[in-house]
Amino acid sequence: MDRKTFEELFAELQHKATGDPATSRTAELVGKGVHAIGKKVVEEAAEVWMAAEYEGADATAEEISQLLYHLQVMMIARGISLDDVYSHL
Ligand SMILES: N=c1c2ncn([C@@H]3O[C@H](COP(=O)(O)OP(=O)(O)OP(=O)(O)O)[C@@H](O)[C@H]3O)c2ncn1[C@@H]1O[C@H](COP(=O)(O)O)[C@@H](O)[C@H]1O
Repeated sequence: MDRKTFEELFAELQHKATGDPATSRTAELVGKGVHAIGKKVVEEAAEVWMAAEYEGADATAEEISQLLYHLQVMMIARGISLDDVYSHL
């Protein structure tokens, strides 16, 4: 399995965002913009909720990973850094 931390994924996505939308989901989403990314954030958040209520821990963890991915894509689209977010934690 291709494991990575939250910080490692963010660094990878920053690089991918300026890549080819035909081969990078991240570049495709950033190109579509905040409105399209926002819809994915809401969709993935709902999937986390449903998985937590009706599915197992593994399925829920997978949905959470997809939510975290889309939140990072939103951060990159809006030029928000990890430190910008961490400063509020
Ligand atoms: N971690 C992720 C990741 N999590 C979720 N997703 C995307 O989110 C989708 C999951 O959402 P859905 O279940 O709604 O899938 P879907 O219905 O096909 O999505 P839609 O096309 O309908 O929006 C997946 O199919 C991926 O496209 C991710 N896409 C990429 N990454 C990682 O991001 C990095 C860069 O990826 P690329 O930009 O594609 O190179 C790599 O390390 C990837 O592993």
